Amino acid sequence: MTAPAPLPFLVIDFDSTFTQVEALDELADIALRGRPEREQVVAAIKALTDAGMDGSLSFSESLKRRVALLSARREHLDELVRHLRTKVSESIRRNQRFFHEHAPGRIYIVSSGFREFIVPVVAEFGIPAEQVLANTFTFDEAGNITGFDATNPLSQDGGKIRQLQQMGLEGAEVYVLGDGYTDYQIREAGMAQRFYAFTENVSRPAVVAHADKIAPTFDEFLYQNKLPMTLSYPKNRIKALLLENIEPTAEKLFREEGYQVEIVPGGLDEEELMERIEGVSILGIRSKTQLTARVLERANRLIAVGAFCIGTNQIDLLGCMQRGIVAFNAPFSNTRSVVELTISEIISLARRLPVKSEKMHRGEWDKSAAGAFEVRGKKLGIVGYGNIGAQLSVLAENLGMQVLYFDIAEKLQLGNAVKCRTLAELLQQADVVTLHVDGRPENTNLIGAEELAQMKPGALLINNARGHVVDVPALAAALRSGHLGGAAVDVFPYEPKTNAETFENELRGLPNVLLSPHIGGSTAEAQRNIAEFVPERIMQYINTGNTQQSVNLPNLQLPAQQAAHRLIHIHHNVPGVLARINNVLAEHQVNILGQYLKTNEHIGYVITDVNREYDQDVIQALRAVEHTIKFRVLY
Ligand SMILES: NC(=O)C1=CN([C@@H]2O[C@H](COP(=O)(O)OP(=O)(O)OC[C@H]3O[C@@H](n4cnc5c(N)ncnc54)[C@H](O)[C@@H]3O)[C@@H](O)[C@H]2O)C=CC1
Ligand SMILES: O=C(O)CCC(=O)C(=O)O
Repeated sequence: MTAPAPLPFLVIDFDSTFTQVEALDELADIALRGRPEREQVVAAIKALTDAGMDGSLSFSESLKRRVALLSARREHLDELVRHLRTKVSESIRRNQRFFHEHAPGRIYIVSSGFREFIVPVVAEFGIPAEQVLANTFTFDEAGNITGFDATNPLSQDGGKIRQLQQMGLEGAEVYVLGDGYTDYQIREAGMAQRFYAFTENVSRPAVVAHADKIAPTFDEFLYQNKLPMTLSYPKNRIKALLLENIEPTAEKLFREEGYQVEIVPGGLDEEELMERIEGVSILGIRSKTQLTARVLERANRLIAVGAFCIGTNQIDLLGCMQRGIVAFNAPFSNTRSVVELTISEIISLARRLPVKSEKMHRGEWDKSAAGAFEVRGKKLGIVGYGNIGAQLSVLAENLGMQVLYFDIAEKLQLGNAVKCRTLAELLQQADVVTLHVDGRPENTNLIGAEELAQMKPGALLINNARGHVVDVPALAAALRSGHLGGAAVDVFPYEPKTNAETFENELRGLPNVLLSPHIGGSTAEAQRNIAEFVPERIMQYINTGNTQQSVNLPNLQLPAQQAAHRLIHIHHNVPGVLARINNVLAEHQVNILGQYLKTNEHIGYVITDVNREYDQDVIQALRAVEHTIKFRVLY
């Protein structure tokens, strides 16, 4: 590893910075367990903490009043320490190695908290007790906390400034990292060159406003200062753009991971997306947004695309692959929802419910059996026997239907379903034809005038696949002429971008036609499943390089992480690239601990785990390997 830039003296606050919580709040919570006044007292202590932190109450007054409310004893401190060890800020815990290597003589905790709990917590990070400058409690003989040593400068207003003066760091480069006003005051008093507002746990506007720099995580602090860090890139710099009303769980998961998230409720057209895509690392879309080659040209930071749905025809998958951008979808998360909708449509159309309902709304009572039939014993023709088609097959047989199917790929025949050798064979026999093919361009107008003419008179057609699969004017003509008995259509060649846009289509107003606004997968269950599934895949890819279930990169499942650096290399699949990568590593005496390669006809995806010690030159050399598409160091 190249020598890190010299580390300035680093002064770190403890409460809400080194740990996620305010220790005195937590101590009160522990000490008052089982007491009726617990909630009230803890709330009062929290309010006093905040007032002291944002500068609206003098610090000494805040501390005095808080300690007076505590009712804590010496033995509560042990429990507090155990608790605080679980509450160390995520990004600080992640960089524990940095602390161990750099703490001695360099990293100080300067806190208005108390040494009794700070020293044992930070010791695990290699920060020696003498580098912890904090208050101390006073106790009575029975072990009750009675107050604090009021002569300690840190118990007084402006205490951190005085403490810094006593440390004798004048003339040295000092950076302060904290979340409170008192941390900023060190910088204001000229005792430090920079104040970093640490906002991972709490962001106080009055403090952030004064900061020289914002550090949403400790990784960001290290990154900005070119210091060695556990991650290769701070997560807070990863921006996700989520379009088309993706269920909020996705936003929550990405935020919890530390990413920035931007939400757009509707879809974006090509021009709009071209304007928004710059700087975006993760793009989340559903079926409407087209991720085209033109958009990809502007996608300067894109790492991953999530199709929060099944279909991926809206994504230029090849273009993504050639740029080393991974794409994931949710292949099973809404399967059941589409199947249930389809079952409901088969029965509704068979009973001419759209016509009956429409008449009732107009006040017409038309009680008759004309044109209505049971689905039991009828032939259901499923075109596309994939996940949806196959599951529908099972449910339809349970309703007593005879299932026929046609698929261009060889498929496992479920139950008593009968395979048709051609589409025509299926169309000629089925009472109900339902489409569940994918949206590949070759499926455009799969069902046109000719195919409709092959269907039985009075037969029903359902399209819950993709709009372009059916020639809509031809379908409208077949319905108008009475050749078809009805249709249910959920997907259209052009779909409104938002709910505010009017829906225009030739099928509007035709009898026994059920129209739905692309809601096959729009159930609470499906959307929730998708919003968990896709972010998990994306985050796993970003964190480990795992491409399992990606729809465009070679699928590589990785063994458990080992103590190593992981290098991710995506390259054009031409002979000799792997050899060149390994030559670079050998030339720099880098030891390979594990290497995993998967290729497809276009690209190669190789993950190399190497031992920890390597030079930055290696990285430059690997980036320069001919035919490299993307290279990143994972950790
Ligand atoms: N309406 C909605 O809200 C939803 C629509 N969908 C659509 O449903 C499609 C199917 O979904 P899954 O079953 O999960 O996909 P899948 O990939 O498991 O199945 C698609 C099947 O269609 C077959 N196929 C493709 N072209 C064909 C052709 N011309 N003739 C016969 N078979 C053909 C494939 O071989 C495959 O077996 C998705 O690609 C998506 O476009 C999916 C979910 C929700
Ligand atoms: O819910 C959506 O936006 C799209 C559903 C769909 O068509 C799919 O999953 O492929």
